[in-house]
Amino acid sequence: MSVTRDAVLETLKQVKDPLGGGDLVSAGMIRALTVDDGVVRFVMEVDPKRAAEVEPARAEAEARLKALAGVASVSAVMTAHAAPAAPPELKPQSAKAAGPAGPQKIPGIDRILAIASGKGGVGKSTVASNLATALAAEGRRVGLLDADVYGPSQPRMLGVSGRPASPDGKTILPLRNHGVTLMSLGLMTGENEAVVWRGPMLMGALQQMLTQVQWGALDVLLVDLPPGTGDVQMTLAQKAEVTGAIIVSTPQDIALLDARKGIDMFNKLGTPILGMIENMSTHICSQCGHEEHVFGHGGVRDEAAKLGVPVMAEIPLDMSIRMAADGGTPIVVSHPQSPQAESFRMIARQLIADGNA
Ligand SMILES: Nc1ncnc2c1ncn2[C@@H]1O[C@H](COP(=O)(O)OP(=O)(O)OP(=O)(O)O)[C@@H](O)[C@H]1O
Repeated sequence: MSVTRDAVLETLKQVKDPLGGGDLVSAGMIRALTVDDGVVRFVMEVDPKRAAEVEPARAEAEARLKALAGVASVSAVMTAHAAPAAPPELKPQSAKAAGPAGPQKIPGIDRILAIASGKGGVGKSTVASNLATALAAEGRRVGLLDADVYGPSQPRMLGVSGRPASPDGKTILPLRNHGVTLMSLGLMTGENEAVVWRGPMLMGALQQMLTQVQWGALDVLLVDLPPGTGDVQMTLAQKAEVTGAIIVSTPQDIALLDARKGIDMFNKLGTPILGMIENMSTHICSQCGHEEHVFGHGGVRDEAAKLGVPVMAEIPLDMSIRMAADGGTPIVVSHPQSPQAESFRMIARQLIADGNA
């Protein structure tokens, strides 16, 4: 059994931050953590002037991780990084303070794709991280904005941690891994901090994420939306010019029913629906290869036909997809040649061919 990402983080939390009172994880020193089949990699970002003080902690972290069951190798590298200023706090803002009305083109960002689902847990975030890395593999400049306020999961799925820096106190530097520039509401609030977001606060926070994050020039920004039809979806469509929405659903009736509500909402907001992705389509047993339709089959295809939107892909329910996501390296990166990765790469190529990414 290979080690889990959570076990690695727990171990790193036992190592004291030599520059402050807390531990390496809460100090935000651990960056780009990936855990893949027992291979643990991360970098520690340290002010070069203080590197010597931090080295014993780096060595201790490496030694503790090597002693963990299921760890094959550990690579812990220190990188020079000038002491970051604290990023600006996300403060509640009134709708007025949140900027001008009407959808705006965000400078530097050519296209925005919303990844949505009617219901939680259908694999929307898994699809978003794999799609982002697949687009990056095709040479696109890709950003991923994790706006899932109820359960921001992209930092874990893309193997990034720590609080983003803000050298000037105004703009926020996003994080980057696997060729994807990432910003997440989760990175601004701390992993275990429960945040109750209310409408106006969300509008301000989302606006900040879109306009104050230094995304650089992007061909496409994917926005991983919270499930359902709420304030974030409305705000995004009202504030930014969204190229289109992709709806992720499982073949189950209930998930489909919820997806329908999502489609209705995007129609009302005037956001084009580019297509639906059926996730957890069939289950292929990792032992015997037997194929089973755990959540039914063909539901998404029938529904999409009724609604006149294309089905972009049917992604199987597959253990390797979950393990890759949990380890911080999406399957598109960890096993690029696998049929599972190919399903995501096919969607990426289609989006590019249609001029949508
Ligand atoms: N095709 C798949 N095969 C196997 N596991 C999957 C697949 N898609 C998603 N999962 C797993 O299902 C769980 C839920 O997925 P994910 O977090 O992407 O869902 P979500 O729709 O974004 O949920 P929420 O909106 O509640 O955050 C995760 O553990 C993920 O690894």
